[in-house]
Amino acid sequence: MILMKDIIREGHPTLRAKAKEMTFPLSVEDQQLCDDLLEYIVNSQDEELCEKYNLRSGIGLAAPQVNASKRVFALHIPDDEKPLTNFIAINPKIVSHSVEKTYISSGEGCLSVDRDVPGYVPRYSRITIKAYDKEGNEIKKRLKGLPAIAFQHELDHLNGIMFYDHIDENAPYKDIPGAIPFERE
Ligand SMILES: CC(C)(C)[C@H](NC(=O)Nc1cc(F)cc(F)c1)C(=O)N(CC(=O)NO)CC1CCCC1
Ligand SMILES: [Zn+2]
Repeated sequence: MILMKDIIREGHPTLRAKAKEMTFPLSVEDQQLCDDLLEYIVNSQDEELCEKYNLRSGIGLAAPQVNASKRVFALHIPDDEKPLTNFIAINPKIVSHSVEKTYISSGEGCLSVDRDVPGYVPRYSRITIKAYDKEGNEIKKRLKGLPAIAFQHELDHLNGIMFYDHIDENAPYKDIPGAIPFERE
């Protein structure tokens, strides 16, 4: 199982690399990688396991964050108006998106960043995505809200982009024209 020690932190070059596409059929180790990413996220949302293994609770994890420069990430967002659970996205793409933007009003964080970086991170409010599952079947989904934000955050990791790359450091809370904030409870 993935533990915090396996999650690389900012400064590690793999977080700035462009990850490689996965090929089908997946090798046994690639299948294991997909399962491990999802297992971490699900484990990290379990109070006991979180405590027992000292995990930082998360909703998404991308392969580069465990030093595997491959185009796959996992999302598990159970308590959402439209839950997105046990989701493994292989070779993911955004095929279309709203003009409208959103941002998490309290800003973003990252399992690979051990510090607070204040500021709004602009994201598309709604996206249509394409990805493949472990069996190589094509998945198409329309996402909004936190699932849409998280998908964009994880896709950035596959392209070596960190959330704070999107923050205007001279005006971190600059208004994002037309954007509708995502209010965390
Ligand atoms: C880094 C951490 C703060 C743990 C973050 N969790 C998170 O944002 N949870 C959250 C946000 C909400 F808006 C409402 C809510 F109910 C729970 C997270 O898992 N990630 C995953 C990560 O680092 N992937 O690489 C960062 C998030 C930033 C935007 C979405 C994912
Ligand atoms: Zn992250």
